[in-house]
Amino acid sequence: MSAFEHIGVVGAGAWGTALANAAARAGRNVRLWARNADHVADMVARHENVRGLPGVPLEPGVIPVEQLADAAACDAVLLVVPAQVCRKVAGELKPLMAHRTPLVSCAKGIERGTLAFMTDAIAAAAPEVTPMVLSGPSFADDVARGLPTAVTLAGADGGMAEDLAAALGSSTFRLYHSTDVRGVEIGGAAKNVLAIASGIVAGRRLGASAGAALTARGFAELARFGRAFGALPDTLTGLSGLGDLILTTSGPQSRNFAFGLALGETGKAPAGGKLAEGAFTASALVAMAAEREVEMPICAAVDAVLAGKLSVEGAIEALMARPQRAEA
Ligand SMILES: NC(=O)C1=CN([C@@H]2O[C@H](COP(=O)(O)OP(=O)(O)OC[C@H]3O[C@@H](n4cnc5c(N)ncnc54)[C@H](OP(=O)(O)O)[C@@H]3O)[C@@H](O)[C@H]2O)C=CC1
Ligand SMILES: O=C(CO)COP(=O)(O)O
Repeated sequence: MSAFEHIGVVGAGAWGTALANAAARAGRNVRLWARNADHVADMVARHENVRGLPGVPLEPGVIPVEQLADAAACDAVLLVVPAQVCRKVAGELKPLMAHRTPLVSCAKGIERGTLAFMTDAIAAAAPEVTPMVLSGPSFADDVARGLPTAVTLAGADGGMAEDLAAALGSSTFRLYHSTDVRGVEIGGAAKNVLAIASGIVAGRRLGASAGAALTARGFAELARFGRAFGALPDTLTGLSGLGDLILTTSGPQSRNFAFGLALGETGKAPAGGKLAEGAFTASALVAMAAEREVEMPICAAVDAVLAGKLSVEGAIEALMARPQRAEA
């Protein structure tokens, strides 16, 4: 029997629902928590999360719960809320979770203001839990439907990460394990900002060549940033780095790409709509890069456009006019 029989999923949006289904398919008992009682009642009644991920039935092993304590009492907890509220929700979980229980960050972003990575925000808010990170190329809809997907689960305790990866894995959801927590969380945060840039390129009809150049030079930025923060090379070229960058820069199924597409077409950042984490993370990423003197011109351009300091045209011109340099 696995040490991780019961899995709590905190956050019943698209990704939380997909991960709940994946864990249930792996044979786990899953408690899926949503903050709104009506939302929970609706999921129970329909066996579907119409609000979070419409069109995909909940697996029978997924039990929607109203009390945060019911999810927090599980053997491992997946934290699947937007990056900017992870610290707050981890603080709410703190008194409800047993010591050393894994609390797995499934969000992709960096906290604005504090410039904290997600596992650091979790560790600060709930020092007794074991922070981990799950990331990789995985659209919620694909995972929820049981299409083949591979991601990475990283924890400082490699044995615990390996055991939890085994408990969550199935014939359609494959988890690699790692101890490079920082590297895995950097890939997910940076690729969202770069996906916005790719969407802008598509929205401005700049062509497939420009799109490929952006992905390659974007990866150079992601890898430079990762190296400056101690990420391992294999992580940067792995699922959570290059893998997720390829996925999210390839088309509008990515919400970050779709956000950039609308920005490129209209010159204005779309208001409301689906969560595009890169729009929140861009300024934090660029500030952290500046602190360590890491050059990230594409990410800086996205940040400047979002802040209204640069037009899309101005950003493209500035990127193309950068001094000639050796490729690195
Ligand atoms: N969707 C995807 O394909 C993937 C997403 N991710 C990452 O997962 C994270 C979540 O994304 P996703 O699930 O898609 O986003 P959604 O917008 O679909 O869902 C977010 C969920 O978080 C809940 N929530 C928001 N604020 C709070 C809060 N203060 N307290 C408690 N719950 C809250 C929302 O509740 P309510 O509905 O009540 O507003 C909602 O259920 C993001 O960081 C994203 O980058 C990672 C991989 C794939
Ligand atoms: O992270 C994701 C896929 O790995 C989802 O990307 P979006 O948030 O851009 O849709």
